[in-house]
Amino acid sequence: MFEHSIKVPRHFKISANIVKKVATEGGSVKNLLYDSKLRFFRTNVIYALITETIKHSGDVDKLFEATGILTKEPRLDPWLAKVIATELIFGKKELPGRSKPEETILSYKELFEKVPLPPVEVKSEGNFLFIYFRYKNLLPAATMAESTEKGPLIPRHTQQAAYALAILFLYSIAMFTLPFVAFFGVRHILSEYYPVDTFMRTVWSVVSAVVVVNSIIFLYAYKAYHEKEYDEHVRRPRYVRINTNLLTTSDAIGAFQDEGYKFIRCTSGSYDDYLKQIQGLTEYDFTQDYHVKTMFVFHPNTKFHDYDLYLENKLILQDKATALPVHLLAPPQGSVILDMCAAPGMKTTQLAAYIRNQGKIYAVERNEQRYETLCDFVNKTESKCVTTMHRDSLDIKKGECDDAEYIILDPSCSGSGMQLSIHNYVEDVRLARLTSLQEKFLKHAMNSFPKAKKIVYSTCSLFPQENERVISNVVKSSRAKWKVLNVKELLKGNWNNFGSGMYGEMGTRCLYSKPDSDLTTGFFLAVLERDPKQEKPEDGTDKETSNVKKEKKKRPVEEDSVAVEAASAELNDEEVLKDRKKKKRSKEECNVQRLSNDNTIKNKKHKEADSETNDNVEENKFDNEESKKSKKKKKKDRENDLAEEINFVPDNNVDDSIEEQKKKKKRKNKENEVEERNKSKDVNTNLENDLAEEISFIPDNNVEDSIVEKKKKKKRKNKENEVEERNESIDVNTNGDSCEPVKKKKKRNKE
Ligand SMILES: C[S@@+](CC[C@H](N)C(=O)[O-])C[C@H]1O[C@@H](n2cnc3c(N)ncnc32)[C@H](O)[C@@H]1O
Repeated sequence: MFEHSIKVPRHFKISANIVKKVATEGGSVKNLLYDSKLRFFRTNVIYALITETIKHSGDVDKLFEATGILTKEPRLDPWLAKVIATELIFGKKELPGRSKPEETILSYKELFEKVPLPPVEVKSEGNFLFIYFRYKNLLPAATMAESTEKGPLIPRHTQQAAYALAILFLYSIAMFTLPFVAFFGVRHILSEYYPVDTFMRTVWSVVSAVVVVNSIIFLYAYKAYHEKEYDEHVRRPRYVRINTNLLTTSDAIGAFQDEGYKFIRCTSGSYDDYLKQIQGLTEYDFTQDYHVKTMFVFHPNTKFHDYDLYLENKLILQDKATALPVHLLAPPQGSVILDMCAAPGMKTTQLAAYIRNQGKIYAVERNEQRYETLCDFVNKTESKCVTTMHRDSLDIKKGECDDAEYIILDPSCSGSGMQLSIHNYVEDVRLARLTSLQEKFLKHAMNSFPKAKKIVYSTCSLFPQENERVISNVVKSSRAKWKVLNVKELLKGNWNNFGSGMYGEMGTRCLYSKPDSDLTTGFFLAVLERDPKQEKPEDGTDKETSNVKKEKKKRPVEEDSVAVEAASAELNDEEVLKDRKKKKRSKEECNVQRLSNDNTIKNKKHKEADSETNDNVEENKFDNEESKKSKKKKKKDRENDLAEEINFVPDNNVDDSIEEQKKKKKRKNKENEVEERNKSKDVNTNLENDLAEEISFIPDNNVEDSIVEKKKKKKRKNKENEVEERNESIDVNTNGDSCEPVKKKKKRNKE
């Protein structure tokens, strides 16, 4: 072979080598192909090319002889020439590249066409059995490979119809023969070997015939039931994303063309036109995705698992739908991004490629094993701007990822969109737990990152409960103001499936990607943007952010995480859960210990209070009653809050968890009260913060009413505390013992 500046397509070279081996050394094409240890990914295409070359070998020899090409072109490798000529004359009738051997063969095309050859055997498309076997891949690959420029030899729908008819035909033959065989067979056996009377003989014969009929019907129904899954599976194209940190898209296109693929442009029209076009892609074609320009689309049968570029992590096998969140998040280079549920890292690495490693990505994953996979994938793809964090995202505290501007939230979900069967079933309880956790995640994303301006929430579920409902519930009740962007507008009208209006207009602004119409896995996504109007009040201070800050100051994230744990328990990762449960238990034990200490202090107080004057006792009573009332009210508020958080959970188990959460909250309350009493300084500031915190929890609708009510409550509490504070401050000033019983202090004051 001589050297050429433009590379000969690899599939030609491999085919030529194998044809040469078969002709000179003998052996099976299949064995040679699989033994060759070459990492090509189009085995079926190469196999077809080889068998075609062998089949037409005699004709090609005649062409070469008649034109004298091999003597006129001494540098042309005869085996490669054979393969290329076969493709040009008997195959696709065109050549993909412009390498020297291809150019040479092309220059002989006219001469070849003048050479008389015996007529080519024509296969009838109408031949029923041919179509059947063709569809079932039972014909030799050479025959299978027949694909013209116009597309496959037999259109897909014709293949399917033929297959269905053939199956029906076979079943009907079985129905009309096998029951008779059963009937007469059984009758014969009984009359010959078992002496029973005529009636019983007839009964057994009929029964056996009926059993056979029913078995055939059952088999037919069973096959039809599984047919749908198979069908949906084969229709989805193969999507490949280019890791643009390691390979440019133009180099990728070049590499595909080198392999003999033909680039088809499908993106100039509407999205619907594109969808039609990609359904017609043959095994020889590829095209660019309509939306994600670093993604390419191939025929569903295309295999990449042995392909060099895939093994070098320059190509990532990723479904188109799962690439949409990054496409719609669209962070500019240099931005800071948080991926809250990162493993195995598809979106993380896509993000790194999207921003060309210019910026910072926090990739958080809770599960240890999956975290390792994430780290491995991040390293292999050279996603250098990624900082991996083995953490629970819900535990991320202030100061850790405060600079995050863009958030990808792709939490655990039922995965209903990934399953091919339409008979998806997820238990109500599991669904309720998932949605509860998904809401927690979204709330956390919206409220805990002061610089966050855009969030993309996504799931691979087709259940609205995990999708539109989560968005609508959380956005409506959010204390940070976010709006749901209209995905249809973002995609300039080029999309067809959206969320339902069942959960308000917000739902219709979200996107669904569906296997049957978008030719992807089932997927959902919503794009949220912080509403700048709600952000900057007239004085220029960032109201929302400051609310969040205040809230964070008062309420450590730890508290959140405890509440969340109840909801997130039962989800994956047993070990992590065990660990969390342990932590929870020790926290509770700690709380109990602190409470018991607190109680002894209280008991002490009561004992001392007994010895006080009547006035003081009365005052004390009043104080206690007031504080009891306010406690009751507080408790009720908290219960309401809690009920709101898990309001749709319809199950006994979940009721238990509500009880548990209530108890936990109660315990925490008591603890907080003790702490509050201990704080002698900054009481007013803290109260302000408390107020801000509580106000910020109130759902939008009743905000004003509840604020007034809460303010009143707080005023009452303020007065109550002021009395305490005054007494305490004297004490603190004198001996710093803030834990001294109030009554004792009051008494000393009077003195
Ligand atoms: C749907 S997968 C994410 C897929 C990923 N975004 C991708 O594109 O490759 C959800 C992941 O979130 C992780 N996860 C669940 N709860 C988490 C939590 N509280 N904090 C961090 N990661 C969590 C799960 O272990 C799982 O790996």
